[in-house]
Amino acid sequence: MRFVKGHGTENDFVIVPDPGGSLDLTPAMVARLCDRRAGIGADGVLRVVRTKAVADAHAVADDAEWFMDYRNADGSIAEMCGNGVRVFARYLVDAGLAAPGEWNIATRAGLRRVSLGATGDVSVAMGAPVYLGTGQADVAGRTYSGVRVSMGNPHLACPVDEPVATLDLTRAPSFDPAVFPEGVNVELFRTVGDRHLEMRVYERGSGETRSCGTGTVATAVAAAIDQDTGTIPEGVWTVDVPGGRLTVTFDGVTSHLRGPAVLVAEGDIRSDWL
Ligand SMILES: N[C@@H](CCC[C@H](N)C(=O)O)C(=O)O
Repeated sequence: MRFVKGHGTENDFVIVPDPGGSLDLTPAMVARLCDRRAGIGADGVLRVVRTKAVADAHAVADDAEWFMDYRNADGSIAEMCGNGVRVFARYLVDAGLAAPGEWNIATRAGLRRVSLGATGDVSVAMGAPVYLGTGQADVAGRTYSGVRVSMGNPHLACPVDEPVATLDLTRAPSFDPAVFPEGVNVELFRTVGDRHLEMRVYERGSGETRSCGTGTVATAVAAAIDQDTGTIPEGVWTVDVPGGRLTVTFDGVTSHLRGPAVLVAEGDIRSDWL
């Protein structure tokens, strides 16, 4: 089985091309691939499959040729991955499966429109964030309050006063399962300048990662939103994460995420190992 390894601001992925949809990618296989000592190592897996080969995605086959089957490192399925979809797009162009330009990728959260050249940054229209009110989570013995946002997947973005590098994110957050029945990705962020944030994240299904695209947009939402009206003013936000820098733009209709997407290696996965 072929694979490509890539990352977006150090949120890293094993990319598995499966155009015909013949691969039965089990949770155990995903966890083995993502194992950083015994496997290739990654925050998640991106299976690259034609929409026509995916029963659930047939309906959108005219609008998107490719479906991003995203899995977290523990083998669980997530609806969306903002860095993943950017790396997925870079892979398609690099492999000659799509031309540079603007086109849709199908995800479990719906279509996402990417924009990219032959090299360089990748932008994606992430959809209108859904503001769900406030919420809380406990992380390493501290309670953090923040804003609940759906980016297709669930987030809780919490402002803090101290530099995020000083925070303890070694343990999984705990939260009220009645508020977050599907689990939640927890972002802790601090304002460091005018529309400029720094953020760390503990991802559902992957642990602390060095970046999270959906979490980056959710964080900018939490910083920008008027909580009384649910309005997100138009504007451009810079979000620094441990793995680099991402830009979020709100245009009054949707949100856009822009940043690097890099392919670093490719090879064969031994079938006798997997
Ligand atoms: N790193 C991703 C998000 C991946 C999914 C997330 N862990 C979840 O379970 O919702 C991103 O860049 O958005």
